[in-house]
Amino acid sequence: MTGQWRRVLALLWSISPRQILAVTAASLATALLPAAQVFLTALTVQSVADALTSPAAADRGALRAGACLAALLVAGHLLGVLHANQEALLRSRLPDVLTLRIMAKAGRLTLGQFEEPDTYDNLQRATREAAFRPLQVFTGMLTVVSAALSFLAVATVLLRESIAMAAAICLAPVPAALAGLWFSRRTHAAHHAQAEGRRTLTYLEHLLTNDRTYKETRLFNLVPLLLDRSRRLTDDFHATNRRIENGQARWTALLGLLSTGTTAAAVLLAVRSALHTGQVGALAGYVAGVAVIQAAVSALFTSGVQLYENGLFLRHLFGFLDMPEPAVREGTLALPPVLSKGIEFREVTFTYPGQREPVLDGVSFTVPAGARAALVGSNGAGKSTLIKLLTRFYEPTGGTILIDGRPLSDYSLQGLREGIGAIFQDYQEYEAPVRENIGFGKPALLDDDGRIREAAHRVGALAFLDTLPEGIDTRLGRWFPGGRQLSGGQWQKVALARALVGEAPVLILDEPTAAIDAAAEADILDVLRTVGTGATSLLVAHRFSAVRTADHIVVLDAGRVLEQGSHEQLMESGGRYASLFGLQAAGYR
Ligand SMILES: Nc1ncnc2c1ncn2[C@@H]1O[C@H](COP(=O)(O)OP(=O)(O)OP(=O)(O)O)[C@@H](O)[C@H]1O
Repeated sequence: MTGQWRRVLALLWSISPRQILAVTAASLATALLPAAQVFLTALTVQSVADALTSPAAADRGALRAGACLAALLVAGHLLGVLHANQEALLRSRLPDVLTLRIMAKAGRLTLGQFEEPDTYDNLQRATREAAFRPLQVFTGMLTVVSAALSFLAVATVLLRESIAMAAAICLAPVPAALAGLWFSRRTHAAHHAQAEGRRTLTYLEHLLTNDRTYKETRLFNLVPLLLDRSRRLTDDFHATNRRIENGQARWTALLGLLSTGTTAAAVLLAVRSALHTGQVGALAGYVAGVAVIQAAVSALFTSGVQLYENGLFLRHLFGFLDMPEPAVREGTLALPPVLSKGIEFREVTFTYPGQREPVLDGVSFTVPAGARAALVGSNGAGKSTLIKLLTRFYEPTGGTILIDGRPLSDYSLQGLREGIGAIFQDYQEYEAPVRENIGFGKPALLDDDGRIREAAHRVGALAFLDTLPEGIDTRLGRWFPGGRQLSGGQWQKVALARALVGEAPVLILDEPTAAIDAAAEADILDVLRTVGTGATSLLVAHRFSAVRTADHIVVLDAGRVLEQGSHEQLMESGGRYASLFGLQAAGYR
């Protein structure tokens, strides 16, 4: 636990040492004010009482004490403003800094980690906690230290009166504080148990609040169903939280009576003593002091409990930031501008983490340099998985993938990925200008209008992009004001331009023309045929119109290579390819 508190301090210190010092100094100085106030209250009241009986002697003293008390109030006010201001600055900055760290961490995780449900739980909890927990821990620490300081300072002023009573006042809140600790653990355990439900709720919320899910959810009348599921989840959360909160309130009320009863008794004793001695100043100081001590002790315990609870929750944030980042074995090579030998899959076997059955089993084939290979096979045959291995999002469990005769691990990850242009099945539609939608394929070209327009031209997108009000600087999508929405096929052309803009030596085209009209598809296939830069390409497609012109076709079935060769060779051999081709061709007749 203390390790987490240290990390919070280090984190805040890294954001702004000045603000941390200012908040700490203001807190500690404020903590010393009550002792001075108690002392001056006693002095002022006694001086006034003395002045009433013998005015000449005590008038000046009473005024001086009153002036000091007033100065103390002004100091308290100014320290309060300074404290609030510096804390507000920290509060506004901290969530952003943490969000950036969470984003940076997420950027270093592997695809495998992202495909684990636990990662989403951790990510969601971390994001939720980042906004406020660390600052609460810091202010909690300050409150504990300040309350202890206040308590000690006031106690030294008051202890003279009655040690036994001071001890009783201090110990009375302990039972309520212990109950608080117990309920903190229950709250934390309940939140932990709700993690999956909360994730489901986030997903349901996403389904109802997203333009991409609008059509299906409304057409299939899913709104009442999704709302009902969400309501049942939130009712469950609420019932659990209510049980805990009400239990805590009952115990706090009961055990809190101990401490308020003790304070009341202390005040009554002090009144009785003043009646005997006539020391009204001491009585005033005592009453003020008892109130301060009780507030300090209860702040000490309440903040201690909150500190403990926040510490439990902080584990989620630091747990996510500490997630292991599996080291990828990488070399130093970069892909050359044009391959000389090509790509070879040699006896590649792969099983997804946590699964038992391999999805690829001894896959071997070669794409010679500059050739266009096509992967075909039924849904789930393993085509996209092969691409995830080529891009090193996963590592094969057996066999090797070679580019230009060298295993992928001889290349640096960056060097390899910079050498691959790709359009994936689930390509992104960036809510950003056309320039970025295409330029993201090679960020170094973001300002190169010529290359961006050339890529758009090659995929037949330039004509419609030129009709946009600000040309390639027009924002696409509907999330931001002024954004232009494209049709599905237009978005796919833009994604294809993104794959081509870097003129990478390796080109991956996973269903690149699925949403594109027949005339445009023919044009694009022509472009892909004459990519011209000598790229070695791997095409995944279900439409044989796209496949038949490939130099080499690999037919996958349940993770194995069933047959391979050119279109003509495969048609001649009369195997699976020929029969599938026949089926599709029949559909057009
Ligand atoms: N992240 C994953 N974890 C576990 N299994 C997976 C994962 N991704 C895919 N699979 C499984 O691996 C197999 C191959 O999937 P893959 O996506 O490679 O097929 P595909 O040939 O590209 O299919 P499609 O033509 O439908 O795109 C399928 O059985 C699929 O269920």
